[in-house]
Amino acid sequence: MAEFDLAVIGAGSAGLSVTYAAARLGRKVVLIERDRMGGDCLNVGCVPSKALLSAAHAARSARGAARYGVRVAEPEIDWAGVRAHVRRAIDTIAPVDSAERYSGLGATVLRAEARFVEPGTLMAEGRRLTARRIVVAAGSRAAVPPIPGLAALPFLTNDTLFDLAERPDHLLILGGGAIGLEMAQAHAALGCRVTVVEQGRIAAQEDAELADGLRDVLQAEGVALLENTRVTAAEPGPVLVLEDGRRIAGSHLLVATGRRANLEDLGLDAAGIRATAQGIATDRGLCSLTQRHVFAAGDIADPDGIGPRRLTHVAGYHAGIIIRRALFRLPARLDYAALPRVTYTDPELAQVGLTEAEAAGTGRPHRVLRFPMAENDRAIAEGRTEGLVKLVVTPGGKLLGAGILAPHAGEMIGLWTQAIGRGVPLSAVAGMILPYPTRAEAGKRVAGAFYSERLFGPWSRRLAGLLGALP
Ligand SMILES: Cc1cc2nc3c(=O)[nH]c(=O)nc-3n(C[C@H](O)[C@H](O)[C@H](O)COP(=O)(O)OP(=O)(O)OC[C@H]3O[C@@H](n4cnc5c(N)ncnc54)[C@H](O)[C@@H]3O)c2cc1C
Ligand SMILES: NC(=O)c1ccc[n+]([C@@H]2O[C@H](COP(=O)([O-])OP(=O)(O)OC[C@H]3O[C@@H](n4cnc5c(N)ncnc54)[C@H](O)[C@@H]3O)[C@@H](O)[C@H]2O)c1
Repeated sequence: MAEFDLAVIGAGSAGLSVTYAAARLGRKVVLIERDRMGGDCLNVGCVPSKALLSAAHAARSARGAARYGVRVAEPEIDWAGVRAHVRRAIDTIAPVDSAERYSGLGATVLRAEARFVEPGTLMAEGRRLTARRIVVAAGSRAAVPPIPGLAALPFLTNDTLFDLAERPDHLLILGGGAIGLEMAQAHAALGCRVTVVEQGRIAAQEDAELADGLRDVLQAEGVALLENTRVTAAEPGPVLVLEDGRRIAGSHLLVATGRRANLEDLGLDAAGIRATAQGIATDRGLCSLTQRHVFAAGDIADPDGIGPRRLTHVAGYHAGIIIRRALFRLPARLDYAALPRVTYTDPELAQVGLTEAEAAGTGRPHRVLRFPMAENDRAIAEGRTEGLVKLVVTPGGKLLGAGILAPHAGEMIGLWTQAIGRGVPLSAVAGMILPYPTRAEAGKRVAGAFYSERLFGPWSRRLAGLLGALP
């Protein structure tokens, strides 16, 4: 008989969530972590990056105060103080992810590397562990592109960026995705020169019109963005050599060109667990395609026909699916139709459902509705009118996607996530009473725009005229 009901490899967002539920349900669960409890999100991902951004936004607010008639001197950046704020944020959250907390819940927590030695059996801390079900939540790390000379350089990744003792003079960032853009704005606001080199366009997964707005903001803040630019070599300095022969020299180089699943040290072959280049191959219930007692969760999961979505809230969603399947034996399948994502620059870029380009790619008829933040009273009152709310709907008014570029867009996207996920009709959004003045009203107004042509059209005018003529 197996020693454990469940073994979980990796104490990041995915592994912790599965372990929490299993332990609370009284299952015998072992959690194995080889490095830091909390994984990437807490230690080298979401938390330090958002903490650094908050320091940056404080500096940006001070610089922008003059527009409100409030004059302050150019802010002085105390890099040690900024680092202390980042550290404090990690340390404050750390107890929630700690080994002590999970042991307290009844889980066995081992601080060791785990590897499969056969299906259903792991080796960790020199111990053989058997479990009826095993969840692989071993996460991902920065992918390093095969640029000649790069491997020999002392470049930064998200693993090392937040430990820098000194502020970089000129940060070169390879990759203009979520990490590249957030870290570009953060470092520029904290007084670094920043150059981003992106092989395609920035925020490539996001709506092009929203990305255009973000580009304008970043450039206005002094970030140099080189898009559609190929790097042919990297040299000590660091220097990036571009396809057209230009050489871009900086003081530090951050590689933010996507992620690679941590597959190598798991002994997957010994257990007959199939993996792709992207991660562990699973069905849409996150069950390994080749070993039905093994599940994959979080960044390392590569669900059939969908591919990885490497976000913390996805890791939590995966955990819920696995708990339902593995512990309650209920059917559960991934559905990403209402999966939101946010780039935490200021303004934030938030998206859920289809972008305009994705809707066009389906070949099905659709309409695009826009409401510029420049017409939103709260945005005007706050002097922050950049951005827009953009909806993609069917001709009949079914919501397919929503994108927002605005300060706090991440807080505004919840409404649209609910609307798409629960099939809330556009008319219900248009009919909501929202507090005035809020940015959320822009959403109600854009939904209302779909109906206003009909509401104020000739038929309604005739009807109003007829009713008005009644005694
Ligand atoms: C800079 C940055 C910013 C980000 N910001 C956001 C954000 O704002 N919002 C968002 O939703 N997402 C964000 N993400 C993505 C998010 O961090 C990840 O999607 C999330 O951390 C994935 O969780 P996970 O549990 O799958 O993996 P991880 O957090 O990577 O955890 C995996 C754990 O497994 C351990 N492990 C690996 N192999 C073994 C082994 N053989 N034995 C034992 N342990 C092992 C690792 O040490 C690690 O602790 C960000 C990522 C980065 C890099
Ligand atoms: N706010 C958030 O939710 C958030 C923030 C940061 C990271 N993350 C997650 O972390 C993961 C990694 O982020 P990321 O920014 O590294 O990846 P990404 O996939 O978002 O962007 C990588 C970018 O690098 C570019 N690139 C790749 N190779 C290149 C090369 N050789 N030269 C120039 N450009 C190149 C790509 O074209 C792409 O635009 C993502 O999955 C993301 O979801 C999320």
